[in-house]
Amino acid sequence: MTTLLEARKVTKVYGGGLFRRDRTVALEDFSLRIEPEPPSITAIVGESGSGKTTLARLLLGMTMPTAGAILYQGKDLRTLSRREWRAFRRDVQAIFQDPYEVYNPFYRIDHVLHTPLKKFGLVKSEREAQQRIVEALQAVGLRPEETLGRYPHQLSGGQRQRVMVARALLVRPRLIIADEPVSMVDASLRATILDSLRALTRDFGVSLIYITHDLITAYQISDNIIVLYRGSVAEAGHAEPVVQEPQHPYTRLLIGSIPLPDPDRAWSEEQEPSEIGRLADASTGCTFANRCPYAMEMCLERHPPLYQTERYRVTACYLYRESPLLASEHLDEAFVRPGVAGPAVATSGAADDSTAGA
Ligand SMILES: Nc1ncnc2c1ncn2[C@@H]1O[C@H](COP(=O)(O)OP(=O)(O)OP(=O)(O)O)[C@@H](O)[C@H]1O
Repeated sequence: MTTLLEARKVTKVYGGGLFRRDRTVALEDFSLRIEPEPPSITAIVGESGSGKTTLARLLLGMTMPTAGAILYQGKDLRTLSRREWRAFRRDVQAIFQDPYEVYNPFYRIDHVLHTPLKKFGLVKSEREAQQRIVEALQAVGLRPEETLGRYPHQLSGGQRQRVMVARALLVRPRLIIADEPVSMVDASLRATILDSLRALTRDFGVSLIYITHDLITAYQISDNIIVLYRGSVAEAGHAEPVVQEPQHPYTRLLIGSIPLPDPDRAWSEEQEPSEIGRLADASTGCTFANRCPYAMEMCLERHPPLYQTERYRVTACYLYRESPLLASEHLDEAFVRPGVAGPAVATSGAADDSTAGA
């Protein structure tokens, strides 16, 4: 079974040459494989500037990596033929944070929805197109009669966002990459949209990469979570333990910033970095050291590798250096595969190398 989409040891650097000081490493040595079966939901979580949008753009072929490669069905995006590129465009759909940019203000909403159906030859008649569009709009909680015939500026930001989700549903892709797809809608609609995305995985076998700064929705919707910090994986694995018992000091901080009425939480606010952490300059050692209350000497020397702390999770932190290493390109070996392994085994304790990749 060929991997549907893969990021293989991808690094993206913006600005300057490799040796310039003004360059930004937006993503470093990142690997991820999305298999065609079983359909899965993977959340990429991180604060502003952690590299989430850069990753989405790379996976969609909108920008090319500085090092490493993005592969669609085993082939580097840079070498796809026209026909393969077309298949890629259909199989991998995007939903963006600010959908206004992707609308042409002179066309009615209908145009946005008809175009992919026509482009990919998905319907045989106008009547079938209309029916598919109505179903897709209803699936995201929009009333077709109040949406069709309107121009983009006549809809709210949240409505435009939902039209984008409906558009992605219409094409029936194999993977949707959704960058903050619910950032502009209120809580009740958020649940509707997340439900429709989840239904897509369940009913149509579409996988989802859900990119967000919001750990709670990531937890609600995903099988596995990747926590990014300044372009590197801080922690990853089965969503439940990552959120319920975070290991990396940065994940703990993210969880702590969620306003939950729990007086027992030890990390309700950002703690001061350790004495050693204060000395860190983030360009050589661990990128989180200058904010980390547990930073040690070794954290200033080299960015930590991934330690497989449990069967279904990895943490890039020297606090867990007793655990076995997992090479970054095998990150997904620490992922729960829906329908293959359940939560009961996911929190079972120390890593067992013999089962990795099962
Ligand atoms: N085109 C660009 N040119 C230069 N630097 C860039 C460019 N795009 C992103 N960056 C930088 O790369 C880093 C990662 O940015 P990115 O937009 O991927 O983060 P993000 O996690 O999506 O943030 P947000 O949640 O605010 O959208 C940031 O430091 C950003 O300033």
